[in-house]
Formats: sequence, C-alpha cells, structure tokens
Amino acid sequence: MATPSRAPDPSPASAAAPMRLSVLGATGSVGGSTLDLVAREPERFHVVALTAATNAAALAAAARAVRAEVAVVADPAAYADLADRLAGTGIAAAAGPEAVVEAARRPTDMVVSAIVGAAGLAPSLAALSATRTLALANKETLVTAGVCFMAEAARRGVTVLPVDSEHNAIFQVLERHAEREVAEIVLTASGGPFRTLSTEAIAAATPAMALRHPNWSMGRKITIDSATLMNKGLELIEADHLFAVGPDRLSVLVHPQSVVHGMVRYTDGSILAELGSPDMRTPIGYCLAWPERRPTPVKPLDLAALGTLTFEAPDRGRFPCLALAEAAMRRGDGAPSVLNAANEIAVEAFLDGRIGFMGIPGLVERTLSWAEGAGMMREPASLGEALDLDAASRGRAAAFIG
Ligand SMILES: NC(=O)C1=CN([C@@H]2O[C@H](COP(=O)(O)OP(=O)(O)OC[C@H]3O[C@@H](n4cnc5c(N)ncnc54)[C@H](OP(=O)(O)O)[C@@H]3O)[C@@H](O)[C@H]2O)C=CC1
Ligand SMILES: CC(=O)[C@@H](O)[C@H](O)COP(=O)(O)O
Ligand SMILES: [Mn+2]
Repeated sequence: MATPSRAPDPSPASAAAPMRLSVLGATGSVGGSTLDLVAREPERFHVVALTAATNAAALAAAARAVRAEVAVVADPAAYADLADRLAGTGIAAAAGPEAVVEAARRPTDMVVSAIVGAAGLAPSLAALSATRTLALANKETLVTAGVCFMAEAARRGVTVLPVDSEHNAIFQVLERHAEREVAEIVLTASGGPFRTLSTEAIAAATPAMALRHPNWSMGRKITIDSATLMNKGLELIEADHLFAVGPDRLSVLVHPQSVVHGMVRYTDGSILAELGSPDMRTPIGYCLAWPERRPTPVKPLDLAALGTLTFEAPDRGRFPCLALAEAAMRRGDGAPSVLNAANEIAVEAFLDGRIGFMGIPGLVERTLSWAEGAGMMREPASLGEALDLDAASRGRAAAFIG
C-alpha cells in the first residue's frame, strides 16, 4: 500500500533543533492555518521560506511574524512592494515563478504545499529535492501529475503526508493496516451549498451563493469545487495516488455535517473513521507533529450537542462534475490532468460571470472530449509533459468559452 510508513528517525518536533519549515501558499486559507499553529509554538519551528502569488502585504506581515528567512511572490509586479515592506528586517525578498520554485528547493525538514491549482505542481515537485516530508494540501498536484509525482517522492525517499481533511483522516485510520485488509475507502462530502436544491435552482446559482460553503472556510477556488462536487472528484483521484487501492475501492458518501472526515471499511466488516470539528488546524497540526500527536487550539467536538450525524448517496445527475471526475480517474493517463485544467478555467469564468454554474461541467466535458479526440490523453511522464498538457487543455477550454 502506498501509505507512507513511519519515519525511522524521531520527528524534529521532539528533537532539540527546531523543525525547518517552508510554507508555499502562505497567504491562503491553509497557509494561514499553518502559520497560526506555527505562531503558537515559535520555538518548535525555524521558518525558511514563505510564498504567495501577489499579496505582498499579507506575505510580508506573515514573514515578519514568524521571522522567515525569505519571502517570495510569484508575481514580479509585486516585488517592489514586498521588498519595501521587508526593508531592514533581514528577511530576503524575491519574485517570479522561478523564485517560488527556488524557495521550495531550500533545505527543510518539512514543506507545506498549499498553493491553489496546478500552479502548485512545479513548486511541490521542487520541494521533493530538499525536504524529508511534504505536507501536501495542493490536491491539483496529484490530479495533474500524480504518477510522476509519487514516483519522484518514492525515488527521493520523501514522506508525503496528506493535509486534505479526508485524506488526512484516512491516513490516520489506515496506519498499521495492510492494503489487502481494506475493503473500501470512503471520502465524505458535505454536499456543498446546493445539496438540497433542484436542477433548475442549481443552474441559476450565482458566485455569491456558491461561495457560501456550509461548514468550511476556504479559498474561493476550492469553495466553488465543493459546490459542484468537483472537489470530491479531485479528491477521489488524489486518494487513488495516495492510497493505491484502485478506483473500485474508493467511494464518496455525502455527510452534510462534515464531522466524519473519512472512513475505511475493512474486510472484517469494521469501519474506522476519523471525526473532528471542521477546522483545518487538526489535519495540519497532525502533519506538523507526525509521527507524534500534539495539542491544537481546535475546539473539541461536542457530539452530544451535535446530536445527529446523517449520510446520503451523492446525486451525480444534479452534480455531473463528480461523474466526470470518476470517469477521468478510471480513464487514467492524461484525463485527470485535462479535467483539472478545464475545471480551473471554468471556475475562473464562473466567478467572473462569463459562464453559468452548469457551464462548469459543460466546459470540462467538452474539453475532455476534445483531448480524447486529439489523442492528447497520454500519461504525463515528466513535469514538462504535465505542464504542456495542462497548458494545451487550458488554452482549448478558454477558446471554448470564447
Ligand atoms: N482551504 C482549505 O481548507 C483546504 C484547501 N485544500 C487545498 O489546498 C490548496 C490551497 O487552498 P486554499 O488555502 O483554500 O487556497 P487560497 O486561495 O486561500 O490560497 C492560495 C494560496 O496560493 C497562492 N497562489 C495562488 N496562485 C499562485 C501562483 N500562481 N503561484 C504561487 N502562489 C499562488 C496564493 O497567494 P495570494 O494570496 O497572493 O493570491 C495563496 O497563498 C488547494 O489546492 C486546495 O484544494 C485542501 C483541503 C482544505
Ligand atoms: C476541508 C477540506 O478538506 C475540503 O476539501 C472539504 O472537504 C470541502 O468540503 P466538501 O466536502 O464540501 O467538498
Ligand atoms: Mn478535502
């Protein structure tokens, strides 16, 4: 089973030296939760690099708060602002996509990869060359180039710890068990803000409605993915690469409370699940402490106050993105990559008001058909091939929108 094994040496958290840590996507939702934990125990961490896309103000503030060695913005136009804000602090500033990759390559004990979208692929891959443990939130890395990414992690001996709440839950309940003992891995889905709406009402959904996730506070892209259920589809593909049980043993169960984050049904009939408050500081804290457990500031779950946990089957008719992602997972090769690229273009277009909510699955389906017809579906064997397929699919999806 591809579940990472326990590291043979003690965790840096329990050693005298602080853990050398970089956070890619430090100004985002996952990045912010990570730095919140870091700021609560500054003696445990030495922060090496923090990165962002354009938000120089937030990045500079974060870098100052945790005394990072270097802060990097992907957007060169944000450099002057960043450098200005860091003047006299001793914190180096840099800019450009290549500088983000270089920052990811700085030697560390752990890198938290929390850039959103396929933009996280090159930095995540670069991080494998100079860290021992990659805490991976950026699911698009695995969707876009899962085969070559996991092979590179194995070749480098880097432990990949899942940050995504469902995968982190499953990772926790899989420990100590062999692949042959697993009957089914179940990813729970909140169902998103449109879980109970009719097809007609869903088709009329606005960005503001779709951005209102019932349980989680997250970045805009993943929040739209949750509303279409594409997030769960991406997570199935992510799980396929992380846990290697094959698509037949991966399933989705709608659970509107988002308290059970993931489950494993074993061949003896037992189901083991991880439960917790919907707060990313639990899975992030788990990764930062692994293989130990340490307290986090997360509010303990009060099951008596909650009273009821409910479950239902997903509706692929009202939420076709889930079916599209499942088909792409089974099709394999480059299909997940094309799916992801088209979805990123579609989500952006939906948020900009250029397409409607159901235009998202429409565009993804059309781009997948185009890629199949054009013979583009080869499994990306390298970063270069993955980026080429991603770019070609984005270009075509954007052209379909017009
Ligand atoms: N939020 C959550 O609770 C969860 C998120 N995830 C996954 O984690 C990842 C991050 O999600 P989330 O934190 O919500 O996202 P956010 O949108 O909140 O944050 C994204 C981060 O990535 C940076 N970024 C965006 N584009 C680029 C780029 N082209 N190059 C470099 N950096 C870039 C942003 O910088 P800037 O601020 O400057 O724009 C920001 O730091 C996603 O893959 C998501 O699917 C998984 C599970 C839960
Ligand atoms: C917190 C997290 O891991 C998200 O991926 C979450 O799962 C999104 O909620 P949905 O279950 O609605 O997709
Ligand atoms: Mn998730």
